[in-house]
Amino acid sequence: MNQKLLKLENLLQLHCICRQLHILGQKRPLSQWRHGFSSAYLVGTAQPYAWPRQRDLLIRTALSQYRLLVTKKEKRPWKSQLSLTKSRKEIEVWIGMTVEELARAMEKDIDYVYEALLNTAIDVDSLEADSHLEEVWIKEVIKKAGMKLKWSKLKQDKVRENKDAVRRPQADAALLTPRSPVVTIMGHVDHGKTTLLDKLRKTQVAAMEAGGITQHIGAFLVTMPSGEKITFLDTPGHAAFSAMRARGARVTDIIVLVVAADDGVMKQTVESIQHAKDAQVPIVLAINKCDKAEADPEKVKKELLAYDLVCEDYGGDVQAVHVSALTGDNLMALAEATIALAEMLELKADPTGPVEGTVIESFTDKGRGPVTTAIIQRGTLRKGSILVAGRSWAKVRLMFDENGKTINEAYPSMPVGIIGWKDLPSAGDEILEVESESRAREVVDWRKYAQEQEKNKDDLKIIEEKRKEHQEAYQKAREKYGTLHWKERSYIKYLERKEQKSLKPKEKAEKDSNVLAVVIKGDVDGSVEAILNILASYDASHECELELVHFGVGDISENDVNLAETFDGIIYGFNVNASNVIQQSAAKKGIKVKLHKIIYRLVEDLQEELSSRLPCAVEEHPIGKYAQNVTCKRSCLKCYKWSLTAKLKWPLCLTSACLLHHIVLGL
Ligand SMILES: Nc1nc2c(ncn2[C@@H]2O[C@H](COP(=O)(O)OP(=O)(O)OP(=O)(O)O)[C@@H](O)[C@H]2O)c(=O)[nH]1
Repeated sequence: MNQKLLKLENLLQLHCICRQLHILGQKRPLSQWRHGFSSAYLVGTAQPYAWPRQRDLLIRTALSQYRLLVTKKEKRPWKSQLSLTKSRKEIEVWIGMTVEELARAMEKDIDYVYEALLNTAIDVDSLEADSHLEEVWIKEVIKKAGMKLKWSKLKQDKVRENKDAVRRPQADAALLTPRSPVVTIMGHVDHGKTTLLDKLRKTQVAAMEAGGITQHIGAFLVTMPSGEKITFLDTPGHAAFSAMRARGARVTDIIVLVVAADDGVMKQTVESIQHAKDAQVPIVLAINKCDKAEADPEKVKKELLAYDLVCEDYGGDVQAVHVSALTGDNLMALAEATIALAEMLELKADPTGPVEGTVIESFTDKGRGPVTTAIIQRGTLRKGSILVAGRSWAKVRLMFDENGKTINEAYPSMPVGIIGWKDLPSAGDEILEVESESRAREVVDWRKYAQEQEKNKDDLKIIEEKRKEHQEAYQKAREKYGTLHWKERSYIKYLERKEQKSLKPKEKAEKDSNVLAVVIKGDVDGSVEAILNILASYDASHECELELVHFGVGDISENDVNLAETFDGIIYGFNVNASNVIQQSAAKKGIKVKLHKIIYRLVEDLQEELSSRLPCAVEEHPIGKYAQNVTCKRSCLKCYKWSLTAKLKWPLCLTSACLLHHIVLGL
């Protein structure tokens, strides 16, 4: 126990002294040397008054390191420490809670959480108060605290009530009135969809005798001589249809499938059929390009049988119309067939109450701001209505039809351009009328929040996956080293490091000239392990390689000296002796034997050795007519030598300046 206390004391001293050295800047610590205690260092200029606060952290960190030195059989002080605070308190936790939130939920301070996560696979240094904790670490902290956990839903679910706006329940049958069909044109590339739409639109313009400029708003109405109307969505192709469906928008009542009579059923024809089937939307077949000599409409119908699309001629229920989009031949027959199907479908809607609709297209107009085209599906839209769509809302300022004509009302199935949006909604977004602007803001606010929550969930999923990956890698590493004694583990790690280095022969060759080989001997396993842990954290190998050629427990032996001689290394001993014979032998061979009784002194000594091997970096700043201030990475003594050899005019003056520089600035 005394020995353990001694080690603890040593570690604490090591922390304190290293800290003080850092604070006072009397010694330039090897910047790349990030041993196990580096997390306790302040970065930059340390303030002396920060010390008492940091001391707790240092002591805790030292304690955690100390725990590493305790043998497995002994009871870890950590457990007993926390078990003092044990209670079966139930803590409500949620996925993605932060360190601070967890601490608050446990009624502990943040350091308690950090402490509980020490010696786990999580990098405690990288954790901030607002860092989100993964499930496994939340469980770990709660477990170590001896508390019970209770998962709540997402934290915010408790505090934020769902304020979304939703569609109304199905309308009473008595309120329903017939409405015109909404039709999408689909088919294979080049089979004539655009030409067909253009022709239908022109027919409409001609029918209106307006001769005005038609406006592309994503949909247009065709009025039949009988007065029946059809709304065509004028973005052909299944891409737009799929996009709408992906957003859950059920806008289309009928699909007009265009198949070129000279080409027959092609890949996208089949895809269109599949889309129609998936959405359970009936089809009217437009066999196009029938004006062409090579047109073979019967062949098309036969081919379609293979896809369960049976035309009326073949005993099925699919109406097929032979058309020519180019000449406009039979287009009215196609429209009539569509109307007939719509009648069979008994399309009805409730034109009363708050509006429900779907955004078909949206764009920003330079003068008018965000503009959307919508198909109204329920209610009647009027100027001044308050709408929400996606994460935007509007007070309807202006409404217009596909001819750019201002309208005052829009009924179900009518395409309408809407102006007055605060932001641009997306095609497929559901439009809902709400009672007030404040309600619209509330809905939009909630949707933004809900989206953020979704994003957080997705992020957490990714984090969780990454965590699992790391955990697996960590477990593998543990399995690899787990059953090994620390000596074997250290040796394997050493070999691995060596192997890795040898992969880069060019770099290795460069480094060979700058290697510090060391033999480490300690009084007990624990002290050697502690030193090796510190050595393992050395990561300035690119400047000077640290090569551990041998380590072990016991006094310095002849074998150690021989090894050091072979590798041109230095022997470090902690709490061990080197007999006179050994010392003489080492001296004869020119081997340094450095014995220490305090670990931090040993580490410091090692740092100095490494520092002295670093390449010299010289900065020159003229400070007078003759004198120069010279700083270098090496010790002051080296600077002094350097300044002499540099044959500067005021070497002694320079040396003092340099020394002063080192002492004051800690360089
Ligand atoms: N002879 C003849 N040519 C037609 C007919 N319909 C379309 N075309 C021609 O076929 C070509 C393709 O027509 P589009 O309307 O662009 O075909 P689409 O299906 O919209 O093509 P994508 O937009 O690329 O999918 C054009 O050169 C049209 O002039 C038709 O009824 N008869």
